[in-house]
Amino acid sequence: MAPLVGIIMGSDSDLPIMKNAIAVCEEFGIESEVAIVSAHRTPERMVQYAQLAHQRGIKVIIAGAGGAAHLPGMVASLTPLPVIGVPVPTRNLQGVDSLYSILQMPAGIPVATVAIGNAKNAGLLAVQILATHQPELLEKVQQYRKTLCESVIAKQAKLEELGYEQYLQQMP
Ligand SMILES: Nc1c(C(=O)O)ncn1[C@@H]1O[C@H](COP(=O)(O)O)[C@@H](O)[C@H]1O
Repeated sequence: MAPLVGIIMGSDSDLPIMKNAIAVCEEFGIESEVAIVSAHRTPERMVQYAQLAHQRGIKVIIAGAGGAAHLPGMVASLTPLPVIGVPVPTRNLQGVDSLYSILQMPAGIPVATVAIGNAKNAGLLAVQILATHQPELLEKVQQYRKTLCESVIAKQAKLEELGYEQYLQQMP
């Protein structure tokens, strides 16, 4: 099946973070493609990727980059598809540089930016966008939310049972 989500990143060094977006797509049974595309290092490849993605059937692009993270914004400027930006954490500035680079887009060219390093939420947002037109997927999103809720309730029951000191000890 043709991929619906394009997951791109500025460097292979972003993969340890971006793998969480890939995992969410897999979990929800959504076909995704993964590519290293850099506005800085492979500018022509980036233009080509962004301009052709919608013609190849991609519906949402997730773009992760660190530091001077121009990739998500530049891709957004070249595609009619929704772009979700993932600010990748950095050594010197802890990813605040990535966050600001991705977040502060001028009016007209939005990038839906998730929290620093939170590629999981980028994956979930992509799934939810696709789910607006896929009732079965929408049902899976509802089920996922239910599981989240149940896990919090189970934690509460255990906290009450053990007390907070013992609870802390058994935490990973
Ligand atoms: N921010 C960008 C872009 C871009 O925005 O086009 N291309 C690469 N990078 C970022 O540079 C960081 C270091 O990359 P290397 O580890 O390859 O030196 C990565 O986080 C990448 O996303």
